Amino acid sequence: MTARNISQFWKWGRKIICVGRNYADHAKELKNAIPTEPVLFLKPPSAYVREGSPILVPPYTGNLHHEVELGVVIGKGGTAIPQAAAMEHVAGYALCLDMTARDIQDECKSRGLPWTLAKAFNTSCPVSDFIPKERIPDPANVQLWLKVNEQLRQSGSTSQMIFSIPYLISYISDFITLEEGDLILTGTPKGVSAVQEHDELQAGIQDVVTMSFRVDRQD
Ligand SMILES: O=C([O-])CC(=O)C(=O)O
Ligand SMILES: [Mg+2]
Repeated sequence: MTARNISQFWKWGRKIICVGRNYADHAKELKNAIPTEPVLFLKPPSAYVREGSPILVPPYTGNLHHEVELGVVIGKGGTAIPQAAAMEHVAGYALCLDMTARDIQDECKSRGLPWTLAKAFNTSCPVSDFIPKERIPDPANVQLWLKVNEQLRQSGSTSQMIFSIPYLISYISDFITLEEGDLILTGTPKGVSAVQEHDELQAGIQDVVTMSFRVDRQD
C-alpha cells in the first residue's frame, strides 16, 4: 500500500468544514449580523476542483459568487482540542474558493432551509496546491486576493478574521472530530461578486501561492 501524502489531501475523501461570516466587512455587505459564535457548514470532498479543470455553474443558479478563503489543512486529528495546542494539529494551508449560489442561499435563508445546494455542489471548492505550514509562519496576517478577468474584486488580510484559526480549530473539534486531511475554510473578506461562464478567476495569498480557474457551464 502506498503511503498517503498530505500534499494531496483533496484526494483523501475527508470533510471540508466551512466558517461563514468570519470577516465583519463581508457579513455587512450581505447584511448579516456579526456572529458571536462561528457559523459552520460543510462541503463534501466531491466539491474539490483542481487547476486545469473548470468551475462549473450549476444549472439552477443565476448568481454564482466567488469567495476567496484561507484553507487550513489538518495534519493531526483530535476532539476537544484546546486553543493552546491547536496549531500543532495544522499540517499546512491551501488557498480555496467557497463558490456559492447566492440566489439559492438567499432563498434557503428566507425559508429557514439548509444551504447545501448553495454551497456543496460539484466544483464548489477550487483548491490550490498544498502549502506546508512553514511557508506561512503567521497565518493571522496574510493578504488574500481574487481577480475576475484581471479585475481586482477581493483583497483582505486574515488579520481581519473575527475568530482566529486556533479558536476555530478548538471550537469545531468540540462538536466535530477533526481528522488528518480535513480542511477548514476560514471565511471570506468583502468583495464577493457574480461570475459568468468563460470568466477567468485568479487568486492568491500574497507571495506564497496563486491559482487560476476558468468558469464553464455544466452540461
Ligand atoms: O455565504 C456566506 O456569506 C458565508 C460564508 O461562506 C463566508 O462568510 O465565507
Ligand atoms: Mg465562505
